[in-house]
Amino acid sequence: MSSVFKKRMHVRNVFRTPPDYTDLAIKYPEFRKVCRLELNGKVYVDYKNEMALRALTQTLLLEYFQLKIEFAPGSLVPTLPLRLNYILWIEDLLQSNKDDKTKGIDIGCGSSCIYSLLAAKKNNWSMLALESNPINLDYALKNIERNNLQNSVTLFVQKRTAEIFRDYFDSDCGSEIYDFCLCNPPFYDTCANANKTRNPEKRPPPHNCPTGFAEELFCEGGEVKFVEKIVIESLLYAKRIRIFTTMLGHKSSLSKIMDILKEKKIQHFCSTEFHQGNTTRWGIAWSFCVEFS
Ligand SMILES: C[S@@+](CC[C@H](N)C(=O)[O-])C[C@H]1O[C@@H](n2cnc3c(N)ncnc32)[C@H](O)[C@@H]1O
Repeated sequence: MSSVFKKRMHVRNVFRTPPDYTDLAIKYPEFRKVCRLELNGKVYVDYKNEMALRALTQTLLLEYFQLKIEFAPGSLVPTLPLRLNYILWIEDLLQSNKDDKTKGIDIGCGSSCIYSLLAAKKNNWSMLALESNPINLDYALKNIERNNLQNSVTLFVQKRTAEIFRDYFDSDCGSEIYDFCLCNPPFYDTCANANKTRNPEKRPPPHNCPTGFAEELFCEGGEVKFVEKIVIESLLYAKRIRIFTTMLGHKSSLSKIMDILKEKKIQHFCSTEFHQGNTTRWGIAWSFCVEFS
């Protein structure tokens, strides 16, 4: 079995027990089409093949969460164990016994709308999904409807990409308090070389083929600038969202974001690592009302 499903995932991540590809290939004809049967009788999935990666994610979403998801052609194919690690970390941060439904905001939900749909289906959370790309919006809406989750996931068309919450809160007449926000920002700086591997000699190459279109992968200033916008707007909406979180694709971004938080005199923050095979991502959370243990 590939190391994509290796240990060190979140303790409650179901993928710590690797899925049986043979069983899945027997059960799902679409997945079977992208599998290869090795001479030793094992079923093999080529993670470097985008079609295979797409079919694998769709199959795992269906098998484990009964979610039917279509991705816009050429768009980011989310890896499920990593997305799940992030949701599980948010569960840990929330740790509340409040009676009313947990409410979250998904910044840049993508064509799959994966975080919002997972959160709604797995945890019965109510999600507001923000997205700016018209193709992703179209697919995200269909994915919400396809899974009959219109009562739990609301899609908001983000018209001004330079902004994060402002568009929504300006148009919102209510005073709803959200428990958290999450984000998988575009990692790369439009001006930098995206394919440049950091520490190429030390780091093993990623298992998966790179997927995603420009708007999903790049923005001006990369993830640090994107998350800086979230931090700045969090000062404005400190009372509307209890815990602000984001994922980071580069280790070097973590200290930069911590410096920004300190500069803005935000005292309560914490961070974590998400692991999936050779891929590591980082999570950072901050709050104006919650102290992290
Ligand atoms: C890296 S993709 C993440 C997609 C999905 N959440 C996932 O994890 O697979 C980032 C997404 O953010 C969207 N985006 C970029 N700027 C945005 C903004 N200001 N507000 C809302 N969405 C934005 C992009 O169109 C893209 O779909």
